[in-house]
Order: sequence, then structure tokens, then C-alpha cells
Amino acid sequence: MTEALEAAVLTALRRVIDPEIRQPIVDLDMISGVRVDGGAATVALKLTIVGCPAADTIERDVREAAASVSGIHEVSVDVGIMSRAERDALTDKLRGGRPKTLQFGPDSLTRIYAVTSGKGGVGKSTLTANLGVALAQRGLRVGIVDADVFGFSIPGILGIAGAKPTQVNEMILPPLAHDVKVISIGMFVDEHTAVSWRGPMLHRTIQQFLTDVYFGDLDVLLLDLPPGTGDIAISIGQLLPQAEIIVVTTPQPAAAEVAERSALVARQTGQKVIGVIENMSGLVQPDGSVLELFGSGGGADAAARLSTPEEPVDVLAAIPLSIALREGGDTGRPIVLSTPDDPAAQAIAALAARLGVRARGLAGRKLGFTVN
Ligand SMILES: Nc1ncnc2c1ncn2[C@@H]1O[C@H](COP(=O)(O)OP(=O)(O)OP(=O)(O)O)[C@@H](O)[C@H]1O
Repeated sequence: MTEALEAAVLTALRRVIDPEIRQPIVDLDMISGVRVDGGAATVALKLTIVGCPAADTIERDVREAAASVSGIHEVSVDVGIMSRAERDALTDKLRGGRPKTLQFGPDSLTRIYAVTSGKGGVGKSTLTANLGVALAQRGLRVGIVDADVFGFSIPGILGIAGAKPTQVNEMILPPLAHDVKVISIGMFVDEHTAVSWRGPMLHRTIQQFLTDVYFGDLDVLLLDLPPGTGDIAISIGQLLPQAEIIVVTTPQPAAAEVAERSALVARQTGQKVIGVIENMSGLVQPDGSVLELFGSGGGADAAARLSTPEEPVDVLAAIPLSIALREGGDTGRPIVLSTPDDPAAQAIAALAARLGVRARGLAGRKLGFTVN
């Protein structure tokens, strides 16, 4: 009877998911024992590190799961911490026994979109963050790398400003925001520090993000690149040659010209430019008419300039000006969740639907056949 109850508790504990790693804690060897005495269960739980931010959630879920077993009237949880060797075993397991290497290698099935712009302030980060959430809403597993060193704003837009990743030995667990795994340069520097790193340091940081951050299997990885034609774009070209470039521009003709230049740098490093997002394209008036505050045609103009006969570039979306979108960025509540009826939210959701079903690009990937 006792053994059967212990087994039933262990089965119930399989439902408990580590919120950062997103796998059952039983599979992560975080349950080191279950004892039942009469109707009282004692569960030995091992957290990965001292001060694990998910500790309270995990402990509560363990209690609930154990208490749900019929015949159990009392649950106590003994919380301990993994030893260094146990953590090593865990990180090895998460890497699937493979040596520590760059994730998203040429054989990865993850679609990678690098979002760039010619100049700052065109809404690149706002759109990347909302697009990530909209893709996650469609059931996709999504990660965002905020590589915008000079204006790391993704955590704030997603409502996790100040969140720090959990570190398990050398493995970094990215915080989750609205089901999106987020890693940002802003999480590793003091909030008020201006980042003035030069190329090699930036390159190492991006490389470390792609090596040490545990994303698990992702359907889509979004990269928020700094505006302009900088070192990061070149690093991404080297580290993730299969990344596909999306250019954000405003409807202003001058902005389209600058956007074109940044996309051309990406193309020089071997990446494919797949499309343009025109942001801030018109403000819908109460009478239904559209006020074109920033002019019109910039998106189509940039797409036409970037198109080649072999690689046509489309306007993927036109996102209208939206007070709700701006406010959502300020308060950390993405409008695709808070105000899905807003025209900008609908345009972003349509963009997610379009990007979510694209097949992964073949650039940089080894094809499984040989020509004799
Ligand atoms: N469609 C829109 N309607 C209204 N406001 C918008 C829209 N898109 C972005 N914004 C606002 O414009 C400002 C700039 O946006 P954001 O920070 O996303 O730009 P960015 O291109 O990422 O800039 P940087 O690269 O300099 O960080 C923000 O205040 C944002 O809320």
C-alpha cells in the first residue's frame, strides 16, 4: 500500500514542470526521494541553485501535485540544493550529451529571423517583442536574443525589466516573458551603464548567448539587432549564416534609403533578406480616414530596392501608428495580448501567421544528398 502510494505521488510529480527549463522536474532529477507514512508524504526536492527564482513556484506545484493523490492528507517538502556534480549531470542532460557548442548550427530546424533597421527609433524592438509573443500565442516555441547593445529594450517591453537569468554552472537559463524565452545584453550590465563595447567584445557576447544560454528546442529565434550597419550584423553573419533578415522602416522615403544600406551589409555577409516591415504607417482617425504622418511608400520603396531577380523582397506587413502599441511598450504589456483588436495588434498577428508557417531557410545548411 505504501509503495503504491509512493509510486502514485511520483507519477503525480511528473506533472510539475520547471518554469525556466520547461521540462518535468522528475526528468531533471530534481526529485531525490518520496516517502509516504500513513497518509503523510515527504518529498525531497533538489533545486538547481541557491536562490533559484522559480523555487516558490516549484515547491507550490510539488505540494499541489502530491496532495492531489487520493490517500495523501499531508505533504511536506524537504528542499535541498544540487551538488556541483549533480548540476554538471543536469547541464549535460540538457545538452543531450553533446559537447558545449553553438546552438542553432547548420542542421538546426529553428527558423531564425534577425530584425534590423537603418536607424534607431523606428519601432524595431517594439515589433520584435510583440511578434515573439504573437508567435508564441500560435503555439510556437520562441526565443528572443536582444542584441541591441545600445538600446536593449526588449525586457522592458515584455514586462520583465530587471529580470536576471538563472545560472546553473556555465549554463544560463533565460527568463520567460509571456511564454517567450528572452535573453538581453541588458541583463548582464548595470541598468544605468552605457554599453560602449567594441567589436570583439560584442562578438564574444553574442557567441556566448548562442552557446551558454539554454533555449532548448525552438521553432523560431528572433534577434533584435542594433540599428545601422554595425559589428553585430557581421558577427551574426558569421555565427548564424542561416539567419534571415527582416528590415524595419518607416514610410518616409529617406528612412527607406538608410534601411536599404543596413540590409545590404547583411547580404554581403551571406544572409538572405526576406522582407520589409513598414512601421508607423498611418494613423487611423476616428472617422476612419488615415493620416499619413510619416508620408507613404517607404516600405514598398525599400523592398523594391532590395529585390533582385533571384531574391524578391516583399513588404511583409504595414503596422499602423498606435497609441496602444506605444503604451504597451511603456508598461510591459504587449498589445497582442492586452488589446488584440487594435489595428496594430492585428497587423502583428497577421505577420506572425505569415512567418510562423514559413519553412526553415536552406541557406548555410548541409543538404542530405550528393551529386556524383
Ligand atoms: N506603430 C507604432 N505606433 C506608435 N508608437 C510606436 C510604434 N512603433 C513603435 N512605437 C514607439 O516608438 C518608440 C521607438 O520604438 P522602439 O524602441 O521599438 O524602436 P527601435 O527601432 O527598436 O529603436 P532602437 O533601435 O533605437 O532601440 C517607442 O516609444 C515605441 O513605443
